[in-house]
Order: sequence, then structure tokens, then C-alpha cells
Amino acid sequence: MIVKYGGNAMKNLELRRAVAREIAELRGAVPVVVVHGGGPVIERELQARQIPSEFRQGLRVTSPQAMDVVEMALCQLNKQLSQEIGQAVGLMGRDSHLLTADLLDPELGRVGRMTSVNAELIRTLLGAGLTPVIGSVAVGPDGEALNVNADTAAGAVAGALGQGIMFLTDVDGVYRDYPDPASRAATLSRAEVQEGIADGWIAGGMIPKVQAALDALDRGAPYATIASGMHSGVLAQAAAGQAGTRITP
Ligand SMILES: Nc1ncnc2c1ncn2[C@@H]1O[C@H](COP(=O)(O)OP(=O)(O)O)[C@@H](O)[C@H]1O
Ligand SMILES: CC(=O)N[C@@H](CCC(=O)OP(=O)(O)O)C(=O)O
Repeated sequence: MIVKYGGNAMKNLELRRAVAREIAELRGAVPVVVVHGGGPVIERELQARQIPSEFRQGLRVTSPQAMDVVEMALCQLNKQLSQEIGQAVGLMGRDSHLLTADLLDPELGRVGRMTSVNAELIRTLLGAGLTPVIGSVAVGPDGEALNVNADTAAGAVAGALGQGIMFLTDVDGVYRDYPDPASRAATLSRAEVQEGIADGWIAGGMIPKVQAALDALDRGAPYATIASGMHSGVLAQAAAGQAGTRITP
């Protein structure tokens, strides 16, 4: 299983450690690959340096200066998470061409569009009994660092491995009437996702998440679920269809 662990769900250290324990328990039953974000940590580090930041369609416009901060912040988080999960190896997408990307749109600066995943490296680590923990900075055509949205990176990893993906975030799933949790959709089809984006009830950081879920399904992932990483037990519940929003083809 691929677990995408979002920055918004890991703001609380105690909770982050609880999720790390849950991931460690889960891998007794299934091999687990973690892909993580870290939006709030990046934000904090940019603010500390008075570097302004702007989002378009859920993607951070990334200047070369901001790219350095993104990489620094995600690298540190990567090591913390790997240590907390244990028997894990923390890698950035730049290691051994784990994640490669092209420039998505010059207007967004150093933001990457995923082009490939080194699935062999991931399988080698899993084969050695280690959990890969992957930060979403990819290597570009000229060897430069590119900022890839972590949902997009995780979707590409799930697609490349042909495995299911669980997106852990700070909401219980996709709400038809955000922010009312009672409006959570148990399942959403591709047509409903497209309608949600067009009508605006799927917005901001939820857009790359649902798109990454569809992308993973298109590439052969057996399931893609968006669920909350804010309470314990959610991985097992969501896997059993008892929590979150399952995106269907
Ligand atoms: N329809 C929706 N249902 C739930 N959340 C939504 C919806 N539309 C937008 N959002 C926003 O998406 C956020 C989750 O995305 P994001 O902030 O990028 O999280 P993460 O750090 O986990 O990737 C929610 O906190 C919420 O503000
Ligand atoms: C291009 C782009 O937007 N990159 C993201 C990468 C981190 C991320 O995606 O973190 P979450 O999973 O916490 O949202 C960013 O700079 O915030």
C-alpha cells in the first residue's frame, strides 16, 4: 500500500508519532511505501525568510529561492518521519532518479510534472524489509530540483507499482458541502470529481489529491482513498471501506 501522508495531518507531533506507529504495524500485513508532503512546514520556513508564497490550483508558485527552502524543509521532515516509522529509509525524489519530472508550466516556476518513478529502487528496499519514505522533490531534465505536489508524486508511485493508495489528510474525505463533515462522499466517480472541480466544491489542495487518485487508478492502482490522518485506526478503517472517500474510475 502507498500511504500519502499530508503536511496538514502531521502538524501535531504526538499524532504524527501515532500515525508512524500505525504505518509500522500495517507493514506486518502489507508492504508499505510512504510519500509525504509538508506544506505547513514549508510555509513556516518561507515566512521566516520573508519569501512570499502563492498557490494556483493547489500548486505553490516556486521561485529558485523558494525551491531551496522547500527542499530543505522536506528533507528534514523526511528524516524525522523515517526515524519515527523505524526500519525505514528516507529518500528524496532526487536520490537515484527516484522521481523525475519536467517543468509543468514556466508561470509556476520550479514546479515539476512527473515523468518517471524508479520502481526498481522501491522494490529493492521493500525486498530488504525496509520502508521507503519519499519526499516529493524530483530531479528535472538538467539535474535541477523541482517541486512536485506530494499528492501527484504519491499517485505516480502508486501507478508505477500498481498498488492501492491511501491519502491521509486533515479532513474525513471529500465533502460535497465543505466544511460540513456530514456531507462526506463515501465514493466519487471520475465524472463526479470533474463536476466537483468545475462547480468549485472541490477546491484548493483537494484538487491535486483527487486528480492524483484518478491518475493512480488510470495507471492500474486497484484503489485510491482519501481519508483523515487526524485520528488513529484510520488506515485499517479506510482499507475496509469504513472511512474516507474512495475514488472510483
Ligand atoms: N470538497 C472538499 N472536501 C474536503 N476538503 C476540501 C474540499 N475542497 C477543498 N478542501 C480543502 O482541501 C484540504 C486538504 O488538502 P491539503 O490542504 O492540500 O492537505 P494535505 O496537506 O493533506 O495535502 C482540506 O483541509 C480543505 O481545506
Ligand atoms: C508544487 C507544490 O505545491 N508542492 C508542494 C509540496 C509539498 C506538499 O504537497 O505538501 P502537502 O502534501 O502537505 O500539501 C508545496 O510546495 O507545498
